[in-house]
Amino acid sequence: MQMSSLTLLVCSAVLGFLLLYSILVRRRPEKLPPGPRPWPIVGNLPQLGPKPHQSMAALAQVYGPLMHLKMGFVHVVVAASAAVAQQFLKAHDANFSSRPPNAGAKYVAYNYQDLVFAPYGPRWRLLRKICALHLFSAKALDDFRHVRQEEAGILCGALASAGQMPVRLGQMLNVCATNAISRVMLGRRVVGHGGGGGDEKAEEFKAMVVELMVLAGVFNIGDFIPALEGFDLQGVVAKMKKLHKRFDDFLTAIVDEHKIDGPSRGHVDLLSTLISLKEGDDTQGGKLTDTEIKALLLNLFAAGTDTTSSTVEWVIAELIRHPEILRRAQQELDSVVGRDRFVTESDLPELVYLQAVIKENFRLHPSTPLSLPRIAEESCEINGYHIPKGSTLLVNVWAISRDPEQWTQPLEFRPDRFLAAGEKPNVDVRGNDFQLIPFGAGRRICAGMSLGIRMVQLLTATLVHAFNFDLANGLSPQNLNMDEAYGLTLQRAQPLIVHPNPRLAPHVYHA
Ligand code: HEM
Repeated sequence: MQMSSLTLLVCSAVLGFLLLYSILVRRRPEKLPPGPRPWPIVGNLPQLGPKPHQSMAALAQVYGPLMHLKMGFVHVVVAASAAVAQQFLKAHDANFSSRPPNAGAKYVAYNYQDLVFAPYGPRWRLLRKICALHLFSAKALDDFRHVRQEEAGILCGALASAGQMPVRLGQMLNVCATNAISRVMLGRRVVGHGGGGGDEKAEEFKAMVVELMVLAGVFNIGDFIPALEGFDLQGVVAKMKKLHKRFDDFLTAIVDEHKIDGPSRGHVDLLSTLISLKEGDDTQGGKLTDTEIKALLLNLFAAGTDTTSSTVEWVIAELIRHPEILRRAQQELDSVVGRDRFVTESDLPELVYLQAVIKENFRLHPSTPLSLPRIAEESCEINGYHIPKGSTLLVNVWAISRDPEQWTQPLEFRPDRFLAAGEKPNVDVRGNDFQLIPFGAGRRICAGMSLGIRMVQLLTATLVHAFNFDLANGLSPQNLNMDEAYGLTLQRAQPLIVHPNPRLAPHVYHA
Protein backbone atom coordinates (compact mmCIF):
# COMPACT_ATOMS: atom_id res chain seq x y z
CA MET A 1 0.00 0.00 0.00
CA GLN A 2 2.86 2.29 1.01
CA MET A 3 4.73 1.43 -2.23
CA SER A 4 1.77 2.18 -4.43
CA SER A 5 1.21 5.62 -2.77
CA LEU A 6 4.85 6.44 -3.38
CA THR A 7 4.55 5.29 -7.01
CA LEU A 8 1.41 7.39 -7.36
CA LEU A 9 3.19 10.39 -5.89
CA VAL A 10 6.20 9.98 -8.19
CA CYS A 11 3.98 9.47 -11.23
CA SER A 12 1.89 12.55 -10.38
CA ALA A 13 5.05 14.62 -9.89
CA VAL A 14 6.47 13.46 -13.24
CA LEU A 15 3.16 14.08 -15.03
CA GLY A 16 2.80 17.48 -13.38
CA PHE A 17 6.32 18.41 -14.43
CA LEU A 18 5.72 17.24 -18.01
CA LEU A 19 2.45 19.17 -18.19
CA LEU A 20 4.05 22.36 -16.85
CA TYR A 21 7.04 21.93 -19.16
CA SER A 22 4.87 21.43 -22.21
CA ILE A 23 2.74 24.47 -21.32
CA LEU A 24 5.83 26.62 -20.77
CA VAL A 25 7.52 25.43 -23.94
CA ARG A 26 4.39 25.83 -26.03
CA ARG A 27 3.63 29.27 -24.63
CA ARG A 28 7.13 30.62 -25.27
CA PRO A 29 6.66 32.52 -28.52
CA GLU A 30 8.99 31.47 -31.30
CA LYS A 31 11.45 34.19 -32.11
CA LEU A 32 10.27 36.16 -35.15
CA PRO A 33 12.74 38.45 -36.94
CA PRO A 34 12.83 41.96 -35.46
CA GLY A 35 10.48 44.60 -36.82
CA PRO A 36 8.35 47.59 -35.92
CA ARG A 37 5.42 46.97 -33.56
CA PRO A 38 2.24 46.36 -35.58
CA TRP A 39 -1.03 48.27 -35.02
CA PRO A 40 -4.17 46.27 -34.23
CA ILE A 41 -5.90 44.85 -37.36
CA VAL A 42 -3.99 46.88 -39.98
CA GLY A 43 -0.56 45.85 -38.65
CA ASN A 44 2.33 47.82 -40.19
CA LEU A 45 0.44 48.85 -43.31
CA PRO A 46 0.23 52.54 -42.33
CA GLN A 47 4.05 52.65 -42.09
CA LEU A 48 4.60 51.66 -45.71
CA GLY A 49 3.51 54.91 -47.34
CA PRO A 50 3.42 55.61 -51.10
CA LYS A 51 6.85 54.06 -51.86
CA PRO A 52 7.02 50.81 -49.88
CA HIS A 53 10.48 49.82 -51.20
CA GLN A 54 11.92 53.04 -49.76
CA SER A 55 10.04 52.84 -46.44
CA MET A 56 11.10 49.22 -46.03
CA ALA A 57 14.72 50.13 -46.79
CA ALA A 58 14.56 52.81 -44.08
CA LEU A 59 13.00 50.35 -41.60
CA ALA A 60 15.74 47.81 -42.39
CA GLN A 61 18.29 50.41 -41.26
CA VAL A 62 16.68 50.20 -37.82
CA TYR A 63 15.65 46.52 -37.59
CA GLY A 64 18.25 44.84 -39.79
CA PRO A 65 18.32 43.03 -43.14
CA LEU A 66 15.88 40.32 -42.04
CA MET A 67 12.75 42.05 -40.81
CA HIS A 68 9.27 40.97 -39.79
CA LEU A 69 6.15 43.03 -40.56
CA LYS A 70 2.47 42.37 -40.13
CA MET A 71 0.27 43.44 -43.04
CA GLY A 72 -3.28 43.06 -41.83
CA PHE A 73 -3.29 39.45 -40.61
CA VAL A 74 -0.47 38.31 -42.86
CA HIS A 75 3.10 37.73 -41.61
CA VAL A 76 5.55 39.39 -44.01
CA VAL A 77 9.33 38.90 -43.95
CA VAL A 78 11.55 41.31 -45.84
CA ALA A 79 15.06 40.46 -47.08
CA ALA A 80 17.23 43.56 -47.48
CA SER A 81 20.79 42.26 -47.87
CA ALA A 82 22.51 39.96 -50.36
CA ALA A 83 23.29 37.41 -47.63
CA VAL A 84 19.69 37.22 -46.39
CA ALA A 85 18.29 37.10 -49.95
CA GLN A 86 20.64 34.18 -50.65
CA GLN A 87 19.28 32.33 -47.61
CA PHE A 88 15.72 32.58 -48.93
CA LEU A 89 16.32 32.26 -52.68
CA LYS A 90 19.10 29.65 -52.64
CA ALA A 91 19.31 27.70 -49.38
CA HIS A 92 15.50 27.70 -48.80
CA ASP A 93 14.33 28.34 -52.37
CA ALA A 94 12.16 25.20 -52.65
CA ASN A 95 10.14 26.31 -49.61
CA PHE A 96 9.52 29.75 -51.14
CA SER A 97 8.62 28.77 -54.70
CA SER A 98 4.92 29.68 -54.78
CA ARG A 99 3.31 33.10 -54.68
CA PRO A 100 0.84 34.27 -52.00
CA PRO A 101 -2.88 34.34 -52.87
CA ASN A 102 -4.15 37.69 -54.21
CA ALA A 103 -7.15 39.17 -56.00
CA GLY A 104 -5.20 39.96 -59.20
CA ALA A 105 -4.28 36.29 -59.70
CA LYS A 106 -7.86 35.23 -59.02
CA TYR A 107 -9.81 37.78 -61.01
CA VAL A 108 -7.43 38.88 -63.78
CA ALA A 109 -4.97 36.00 -64.30
CA TYR A 110 -7.64 33.36 -64.92
CA ASN A 111 -7.75 32.11 -61.32
CA TYR A 112 -4.03 31.22 -61.10
CA GLN A 113 -4.03 29.36 -64.45
CA ASP A 114 -1.21 31.58 -65.70
CA LEU A 115 2.57 31.21 -65.25
CA VAL A 116 3.33 34.12 -62.90
CA PHE A 117 0.92 32.97 -60.18
CA ALA A 118 0.70 29.21 -60.83
CA PRO A 119 1.45 27.28 -57.63
CA TYR A 120 4.85 25.60 -57.74
CA GLY A 121 4.19 22.13 -59.17
CA PRO A 122 3.67 20.18 -62.41
CA ARG A 123 1.51 22.78 -64.21
CA TRP A 124 3.97 25.61 -63.42
CA ARG A 125 6.82 23.36 -64.64
CA LEU A 126 4.96 22.65 -67.90
CA LEU A 127 4.32 26.36 -68.55
CA ARG A 128 7.97 27.26 -67.85
CA LYS A 129 9.17 24.44 -70.10
CA ILE A 130 6.96 25.59 -72.98
CA CYS A 131 8.21 29.18 -72.63
CA ALA A 132 11.83 28.05 -72.35
CA LEU A 133 11.51 25.92 -75.51
CA HIS A 134 9.38 28.06 -77.78
CA LEU A 135 9.95 31.63 -76.69
CA PHE A 136 13.14 32.16 -74.72
CA SER A 137 15.61 29.54 -75.99
CA ALA A 138 18.66 30.99 -77.77
CA LYS A 139 17.24 29.65 -81.06
CA ALA A 140 13.78 31.13 -80.51
CA LEU A 141 15.35 34.48 -79.59
CA ASP A 142 17.61 34.43 -82.65
CA ASP A 143 14.72 33.48 -84.97
CA PHE A 144 12.89 36.67 -84.01
CA ARG A 145 15.81 39.11 -83.71
CA HIS A 146 14.83 40.77 -87.00
CA VAL A 147 11.45 41.66 -85.45
CA ARG A 148 13.05 43.46 -82.49
CA GLN A 149 15.51 45.26 -84.79
CA GLU A 150 12.69 46.35 -87.11
CA GLU A 151 10.65 47.68 -84.20
CA ALA A 152 13.70 49.57 -82.86
CA GLY A 153 14.10 51.05 -86.38
CA ILE A 154 10.42 52.09 -86.48
CA LEU A 155 10.86 53.78 -83.09
CA CYS A 156 13.89 55.69 -84.39
CA GLY A 157 11.96 56.75 -87.52
CA ALA A 158 9.16 58.12 -85.32
CA LEU A 159 11.66 59.93 -83.07
CA ALA A 160 13.55 61.40 -86.03
CA SER A 161 10.37 62.81 -87.50
CA ALA A 162 9.30 64.48 -84.24
CA GLY A 163 10.99 67.70 -85.48
CA GLN A 164 10.54 70.47 -82.91
CA MET A 165 7.83 68.54 -81.03
CA PRO A 166 8.96 67.20 -77.62
CA VAL A 167 8.36 63.45 -77.16
CA ARG A 168 7.48 61.32 -74.16
CA LEU A 169 10.24 58.78 -74.51
CA GLY A 170 8.86 56.17 -72.06
CA GLN A 171 5.53 56.02 -73.85
CA MET A 172 7.15 55.52 -77.25
CA LEU A 173 9.45 52.85 -75.83
CA ASN A 174 6.42 51.11 -74.41
CA VAL A 175 4.72 51.01 -77.82
CA CYS A 176 7.94 49.61 -79.29
CA ALA A 177 8.34 46.87 -76.62
CA THR A 178 4.64 45.91 -76.87
CA ASN A 179 4.80 45.55 -80.65
CA ALA A 180 8.11 43.62 -80.54
CA ILE A 181 6.46 41.11 -78.19
CA SER A 182 3.09 41.01 -79.96
CA ARG A 183 4.66 40.36 -83.35
CA VAL A 184 6.53 37.37 -81.92
CA MET A 185 3.53 36.06 -80.03
CA LEU A 186 0.58 36.94 -82.26
CA GLY A 187 2.21 37.65 -85.60
CA ARG A 188 1.10 41.29 -85.66
CA ARG A 189 1.53 44.72 -84.09
CA VAL A 190 -1.13 45.69 -81.56
CA VAL A 191 -0.41 49.35 -80.81
CA GLY A 192 0.10 52.46 -82.90
CA HIS A 193 2.80 55.06 -82.28
CA GLY A 194 1.91 57.82 -79.80
CA GLY A 195 0.31 60.84 -81.40
CA GLY A 196 -1.86 58.99 -83.90
CA GLY A 197 -2.00 56.44 -86.64
CA GLY A 198 -3.06 53.55 -84.38
CA ASP A 199 -6.31 51.79 -85.22
CA GLU A 200 -9.18 51.52 -82.73
CA LYS A 201 -8.31 47.99 -81.63
CA ALA A 202 -4.72 49.04 -81.00
CA GLU A 203 -5.73 51.98 -78.81
CA GLU A 204 -8.11 49.71 -76.88
CA PHE A 205 -5.31 47.23 -76.23
CA LYS A 206 -2.94 49.91 -75.02
CA ALA A 207 -5.56 51.29 -72.60
CA MET A 208 -6.09 47.78 -71.19
CA VAL A 209 -2.37 47.20 -70.51
CA VAL A 210 -2.07 50.57 -68.80
CA GLU A 211 -5.10 49.83 -66.59
CA LEU A 212 -3.71 46.38 -65.75
CA MET A 213 -0.45 47.87 -64.47
CA VAL A 214 -2.30 50.48 -62.45
CA LEU A 215 -4.57 47.88 -60.83
CA ALA A 216 -1.71 45.46 -60.19
CA GLY A 217 0.13 48.23 -58.35
CA VAL A 218 -2.82 49.06 -56.08
CA PHE A 219 -2.56 47.60 -52.58
CA ASN A 220 -5.80 45.61 -52.07
CA ILE A 221 -6.85 45.50 -48.41
CA GLY A 222 -8.86 42.30 -48.94
CA ASP A 223 -5.60 40.39 -49.70
CA PHE A 224 -4.39 41.09 -46.17
CA ILE A 225 -7.58 41.23 -44.08
CA PRO A 226 -9.69 38.26 -45.22
CA ALA A 227 -12.79 39.45 -43.34
CA LEU A 228 -12.87 42.52 -45.61
CA GLU A 229 -12.35 40.61 -48.87
CA GLY A 230 -16.05 40.49 -49.74
CA PHE A 231 -16.54 44.23 -49.19
CA ASP A 232 -14.09 45.34 -51.89
CA LEU A 233 -13.64 48.64 -50.05
CA GLN A 234 -11.46 50.22 -52.76
CA GLY A 235 -13.54 48.88 -55.66
CA VAL A 236 -10.38 47.14 -56.96
CA VAL A 237 -11.99 43.73 -57.46
CA ALA A 238 -14.90 45.20 -59.43
CA LYS A 239 -12.43 46.96 -61.75
CA MET A 240 -10.37 43.77 -62.07
CA LYS A 241 -13.42 41.76 -63.13
CA LYS A 242 -14.34 44.34 -65.77
CA LEU A 243 -10.79 44.50 -67.09
CA HIS A 244 -10.56 40.72 -67.19
CA LYS A 245 -13.67 40.59 -69.36
CA ARG A 246 -12.17 43.09 -71.83
CA PHE A 247 -8.86 41.21 -71.99
CA ASP A 248 -10.64 37.90 -72.35
CA ASP A 249 -12.78 39.14 -75.26
CA PHE A 250 -9.64 40.46 -76.98
CA LEU A 251 -7.61 37.29 -76.40
CA THR A 252 -10.48 34.90 -77.23
CA ALA A 253 -10.96 36.64 -80.60
CA ILE A 254 -7.22 36.34 -81.36
CA VAL A 255 -7.07 32.65 -80.32
CA ASP A 256 -10.17 31.85 -82.44
CA GLU A 257 -8.73 33.74 -85.41
CA HIS A 258 -5.47 31.78 -85.12
CA LYS A 259 -7.31 28.47 -84.90
CA ILE A 260 -9.01 29.21 -88.21
CA ASP A 261 -6.12 30.60 -90.24
CA GLY A 262 -3.11 29.48 -88.17
CA PRO A 263 -2.41 26.17 -89.93
CA SER A 264 -2.36 27.84 -93.36
CA ARG A 265 0.24 30.35 -92.08
CA GLY A 266 2.61 27.57 -90.95
CA HIS A 267 3.16 28.49 -87.26
CA VAL A 268 4.95 31.77 -87.76
CA ASP A 269 4.14 32.99 -84.27
CA LEU A 270 4.15 31.63 -80.73
CA LEU A 271 0.36 31.49 -80.44
CA SER A 272 0.07 29.17 -83.46
CA THR A 273 2.74 26.97 -81.88
CA LEU A 274 0.91 26.89 -78.54
CA ILE A 275 -2.37 25.97 -80.22
CA SER A 276 -0.70 23.14 -82.14
CA LEU A 277 0.91 21.47 -79.10
CA LYS A 278 -0.17 17.87 -78.69
CA GLU A 279 -1.08 15.85 -75.58
CA GLY A 280 1.86 13.79 -74.26
CA ASP A 281 4.40 15.21 -76.72
CA ASP A 282 7.14 15.81 -74.17
CA THR A 283 9.67 17.11 -76.70
CA GLN A 284 7.39 20.11 -77.28
CA GLY A 285 6.30 20.59 -73.66
CA GLY A 286 2.72 19.28 -73.64
CA LYS A 287 -0.82 20.42 -74.49
CA LEU A 288 -2.33 23.62 -73.05
CA THR A 289 -6.01 24.50 -72.63
CA ASP A 290 -7.37 27.66 -74.29
CA THR A 291 -7.57 29.31 -70.86
CA GLU A 292 -3.93 28.50 -70.08
CA ILE A 293 -2.91 29.92 -73.47
CA LYS A 294 -4.81 33.17 -72.88
CA ALA A 295 -3.44 33.45 -69.31
CA LEU A 296 0.11 32.98 -70.62
CA LEU A 297 -0.34 35.64 -73.32
CA LEU A 298 -1.66 38.02 -70.69
CA ASN A 299 1.42 37.36 -68.51
CA LEU A 300 3.86 37.95 -71.31
CA PHE A 301 2.32 41.30 -72.26
CA ALA A 302 2.07 42.44 -68.65
CA ALA A 303 5.50 41.21 -67.48
CA GLY A 304 7.48 41.99 -70.62
CA THR A 305 6.50 45.47 -71.80
CA ASP A 306 6.50 47.99 -68.95
CA THR A 307 9.57 46.44 -67.28
CA THR A 308 11.61 46.87 -70.47
CA SER A 309 10.40 50.34 -71.43
CA SER A 310 10.73 51.90 -67.98
CA THR A 311 14.26 50.45 -67.63
CA VAL A 312 15.38 52.06 -70.90
CA GLU A 313 13.72 55.36 -69.96
CA TRP A 314 15.78 55.41 -66.71
CA VAL A 315 19.04 54.68 -68.58
CA ILE A 316 18.51 57.52 -71.01
CA ALA A 317 17.70 59.89 -68.13
CA GLU A 318 20.93 58.84 -66.35
CA LEU A 319 22.96 59.37 -69.54
CA ILE A 320 21.47 62.83 -70.07
CA ARG A 321 22.60 63.67 -66.53
CA HIS A 322 26.08 62.21 -67.16
CA PRO A 323 27.24 63.58 -70.56
CA GLU A 324 30.78 62.21 -70.17
CA ILE A 325 29.40 58.64 -69.78
CA LEU A 326 27.07 59.20 -72.75
CA ARG A 327 30.01 60.38 -74.89
CA ARG A 328 32.05 57.29 -73.99
CA ALA A 329 29.15 54.98 -74.86
CA GLN A 330 28.66 56.79 -78.20
CA GLN A 331 32.38 56.53 -79.02
CA GLU A 332 32.22 52.78 -78.45
CA LEU A 333 29.11 52.52 -80.65
CA ASP A 334 30.66 54.61 -83.43
CA SER A 335 33.76 52.43 -83.48
CA VAL A 336 31.84 49.10 -83.44
CA VAL A 337 28.85 50.06 -85.65
CA GLY A 338 29.89 53.20 -87.55
CA ARG A 339 27.34 55.89 -88.47
CA ASP A 340 25.80 54.34 -91.52
CA ARG A 341 23.39 51.82 -90.01
CA PHE A 342 21.46 51.05 -86.83
CA VAL A 343 22.81 48.69 -84.14
CA THR A 344 21.92 44.99 -84.54
CA GLU A 345 21.77 42.29 -81.88
CA SER A 346 25.00 40.77 -83.17
CA ASP A 347 26.82 44.00 -82.22
CA LEU A 348 25.78 43.70 -78.58
CA PRO A 349 28.53 41.34 -77.29
CA GLU A 350 31.15 43.85 -78.49
CA LEU A 351 29.60 46.78 -76.61
CA VAL A 352 31.39 46.18 -73.31
CA TYR A 353 31.03 49.70 -71.94
CA LEU A 354 27.35 49.90 -72.88
CA GLN A 355 26.73 46.65 -71.00
CA ALA A 356 28.36 48.16 -67.91
CA VAL A 357 26.08 51.20 -68.26
CA ILE A 358 23.04 48.91 -68.37
CA LYS A 359 24.16 46.89 -65.33
CA GLU A 360 24.65 50.11 -63.39
CA ASN A 361 21.13 51.16 -64.37
CA PHE A 362 19.66 47.81 -63.25
CA ARG A 363 21.47 48.38 -59.94
CA LEU A 364 20.01 51.83 -59.30
CA HIS A 365 16.64 51.42 -61.02
CA PRO A 366 15.49 47.77 -60.83
CA SER A 367 12.11 47.71 -62.54
CA THR A 368 10.40 45.54 -59.89
CA PRO A 369 11.95 46.95 -56.69
CA LEU A 370 10.31 44.42 -54.35
CA SER A 371 10.55 41.62 -56.93
CA LEU A 372 7.37 39.50 -56.95
CA PRO A 373 6.22 38.07 -53.61
CA ARG A 374 6.75 34.44 -52.58
CA ILE A 375 5.04 32.43 -49.82
CA ALA A 376 6.53 30.08 -47.17
CA GLU A 377 5.12 26.61 -47.90
CA GLU A 378 6.23 25.41 -44.43
CA SER A 379 7.59 27.09 -41.29
CA CYS A 380 11.37 27.31 -41.31
CA GLU A 381 14.28 28.91 -39.50
CA ILE A 382 16.50 31.51 -41.12
CA ASN A 383 19.46 33.15 -39.35
CA GLY A 384 18.08 31.82 -36.05
CA TYR A 385 14.62 33.36 -36.56
CA HIS A 386 11.32 31.56 -36.97
CA ILE A 387 9.56 32.16 -40.31
CA PRO A 388 5.95 31.02 -39.91
CA LYS A 389 4.24 28.86 -42.54
CA GLY A 390 2.23 31.06 -44.94
CA SER A 391 4.47 34.14 -44.48
CA THR A 392 4.83 36.39 -47.51
CA LEU A 393 8.45 36.94 -48.55
CA LEU A 394 9.42 40.30 -50.07
CA VAL A 395 12.96 40.70 -51.39
CA ASN A 396 13.91 44.37 -51.48
CA VAL A 397 16.16 44.19 -54.54
CA TRP A 398 16.21 48.01 -54.66
CA ALA A 399 17.72 48.24 -51.14
CA ILE A 400 20.13 45.34 -51.74
CA SER A 401 21.73 46.96 -54.77
CA ARG A 402 22.22 50.23 -52.86
CA ASP A 403 23.70 48.57 -49.76
CA PRO A 404 26.79 50.63 -48.72
CA GLU A 405 28.37 47.45 -47.31
CA GLN A 406 28.50 46.03 -50.83
CA TRP A 407 28.86 49.07 -53.08
CA THR A 408 31.22 52.03 -52.84
CA GLN A 409 29.39 55.33 -53.36
CA PRO A 410 26.17 53.37 -53.92
CA LEU A 411 24.08 56.36 -54.99
CA GLU A 412 26.52 57.43 -57.75
CA PHE A 413 25.94 56.31 -61.36
CA ARG A 414 29.38 54.74 -62.06
CA PRO A 415 29.37 52.06 -64.81
CA ASP A 416 33.16 51.72 -64.42
CA ARG A 417 32.63 49.60 -61.32
CA PHE A 418 31.62 46.71 -63.66
CA LEU A 419 34.64 46.99 -66.00
CA ALA A 420 37.74 44.76 -65.74
CA ALA A 421 39.61 47.27 -63.55
CA GLY A 422 36.55 48.13 -61.42
CA GLU A 423 35.46 46.83 -58.02
CA LYS A 424 32.80 44.40 -59.42
CA PRO A 425 34.16 43.15 -62.75
CA ASN A 426 32.39 39.80 -62.70
CA VAL A 427 29.07 40.69 -61.11
CA ASP A 428 26.15 39.91 -63.37
CA VAL A 429 22.36 40.42 -63.22
CA ARG A 430 21.30 36.83 -63.99
CA GLY A 431 20.53 35.66 -60.47
CA ASN A 432 23.91 34.30 -59.35
CA ASP A 433 25.22 37.41 -57.59
CA PHE A 434 22.74 38.18 -54.85
CA GLN A 435 23.96 41.75 -54.51
CA LEU A 436 22.39 42.52 -57.93
CA ILE A 437 19.17 40.60 -58.66
CA PRO A 438 16.81 42.79 -60.75
CA PHE A 439 15.33 39.60 -62.28
CA GLY A 440 15.00 37.80 -58.93
CA ALA A 441 16.74 34.46 -58.37
CA GLY A 442 16.08 30.77 -57.76
CA ARG A 443 13.40 28.59 -59.30
CA ARG A 444 10.99 31.46 -59.94
CA ILE A 445 13.54 33.83 -61.45
CA CYS A 446 12.11 35.93 -64.30
CA ALA A 447 11.12 33.55 -67.11
CA GLY A 448 11.78 36.21 -69.76
CA MET A 449 15.18 37.33 -68.47
CA SER A 450 17.15 36.60 -71.67
CA LEU A 451 14.57 38.42 -73.79
CA GLY A 452 14.41 41.30 -71.28
CA ILE A 453 18.20 41.71 -71.32
CA ARG A 454 18.34 41.59 -75.12
CA MET A 455 15.55 44.13 -75.53
CA VAL A 456 16.98 46.54 -72.95
CA GLN A 457 20.46 46.28 -74.52
CA LEU A 458 19.21 46.66 -78.11
CA LEU A 459 16.89 49.59 -77.38
CA THR A 460 19.42 51.44 -75.22
CA ALA A 461 22.23 50.91 -77.74
CA THR A 462 20.02 51.98 -80.65
CA LEU A 463 18.82 55.18 -78.94
CA VAL A 464 22.26 56.17 -77.64
CA HIS A 465 23.80 55.55 -81.06
CA ALA A 466 21.09 57.22 -83.13
CA PHE A 467 20.33 60.36 -81.07
CA ASN A 468 21.50 63.08 -78.78
CA PHE A 469 18.72 64.16 -76.46
CA ASP A 470 17.92 67.66 -75.19
CA LEU A 471 15.47 68.05 -72.35
CA ALA A 472 12.18 69.77 -73.17
CA ASN A 473 11.62 73.41 -72.16
CA GLY A 474 15.37 74.10 -71.95
CA LEU A 475 15.63 72.16 -68.66
CA SER A 476 19.28 71.63 -67.70
CA PRO A 477 20.41 68.03 -67.03
CA GLN A 478 21.33 68.91 -63.41
CA ASN A 479 17.70 69.88 -62.79
CA LEU A 480 16.19 66.72 -64.23
CA ASN A 481 13.86 65.24 -61.61
CA MET A 482 14.93 61.65 -60.80
CA ASP A 483 12.19 60.90 -58.24
CA GLU A 484 10.51 57.51 -58.30
CA ALA A 485 6.81 56.70 -58.29
CA TYR A 486 5.82 53.28 -56.99
CA GLY A 487 3.57 51.02 -59.03
CA LEU A 488 4.02 47.39 -59.92
CA THR A 489 7.01 48.64 -61.90
CA LEU A 490 9.36 51.40 -60.84
CA GLN A 491 8.23 54.38 -62.90
CA ARG A 492 9.70 57.85 -63.03
CA ALA A 493 7.61 60.31 -61.02
CA GLN A 494 7.91 62.69 -63.98
CA PRO A 495 8.06 61.18 -67.45
CA LEU A 496 11.18 61.90 -69.48
CA ILE A 497 10.29 64.47 -72.16
CA VAL A 498 13.00 65.10 -74.76
CA HIS A 499 13.90 66.54 -78.15
CA PRO A 500 15.72 63.79 -80.09
CA ASN A 501 18.50 65.04 -82.43
CA PRO A 502 19.57 62.44 -85.01
CA ARG A 503 23.35 61.76 -85.18
CA LEU A 504 23.56 59.11 -87.95
CA ALA A 505 23.48 59.48 -91.73
CA PRO A 506 19.94 60.71 -92.67
CA HIS A 507 19.10 57.73 -94.93
CA VAL A 508 19.43 55.36 -91.94
CA TYR A 509 16.21 56.69 -90.34
CA HIS A 510 14.03 56.26 -93.41
CA ALA A 511 15.08 52.84 -94.65
C1 HEM B 1 13.80 44.58 -67.70
C2 HEM B 1 13.13 43.50 -67.88
C3 HEM B 1 12.55 42.61 -66.79
C4 HEM B 1 12.76 42.61 -65.43
C5 HEM B 1 13.65 43.53 -64.62
C6 HEM B 1 11.96 41.52 -64.87
C7 HEM B 1 11.91 41.19 -63.53
C8 HEM B 1 11.20 40.10 -63.02
C9 HEM B 1 11.19 39.71 -61.62
C10 HEM B 1 11.96 40.42 -60.50
C11 HEM B 1 10.40 38.62 -61.51
C12 HEM B 1 10.10 37.83 -60.21
C13 HEM B 1 11.21 36.82 -59.99
C14 HEM B 1 11.15 36.11 -58.65
O1 HEM B 1 10.07 35.81 -58.11
O2 HEM B 1 12.27 35.83 -58.12
C15 HEM B 1 9.90 38.30 -62.83
C16 HEM B 1 9.07 37.23 -63.12
C17 HEM B 1 8.59 36.97 -64.38
N1 HEM B 1 8.90 37.64 -65.55
FE1 HEM B 1 10.16 39.21 -65.74
N2 HEM B 1 11.30 40.89 -65.91
C18 HEM B 1 11.64 41.52 -67.09
C19 HEM B 1 11.23 41.19 -68.37
C20 HEM B 1 10.40 40.13 -68.66
C21 HEM B 1 10.01 39.75 -70.00
C22 HEM B 1 10.50 40.43 -71.29
C23 HEM B 1 9.13 38.72 -69.88
C24 HEM B 1 8.41 37.93 -70.94
C25 HEM B 1 8.00 38.41 -72.09
C26 HEM B 1 9.00 38.42 -68.45
C27 HEM B 1 8.24 37.41 -67.92
C28 HEM B 1 8.21 37.04 -66.59
C29 HEM B 1 7.43 35.93 -66.07
C30 HEM B 1 6.53 35.00 -66.90
C31 HEM B 1 7.68 35.87 -64.69
C32 HEM B 1 7.10 34.87 -63.68
C33 HEM B 1 8.03 33.67 -63.56
C34 HEM B 1 7.50 32.60 -62.59
O3 HEM B 1 6.70 32.93 -61.70
O4 HEM B 1 7.91 31.44 -62.72
N3 HEM B 1 9.78 39.31 -67.76
N4 HEM B 1 10.41 39.21 -63.74
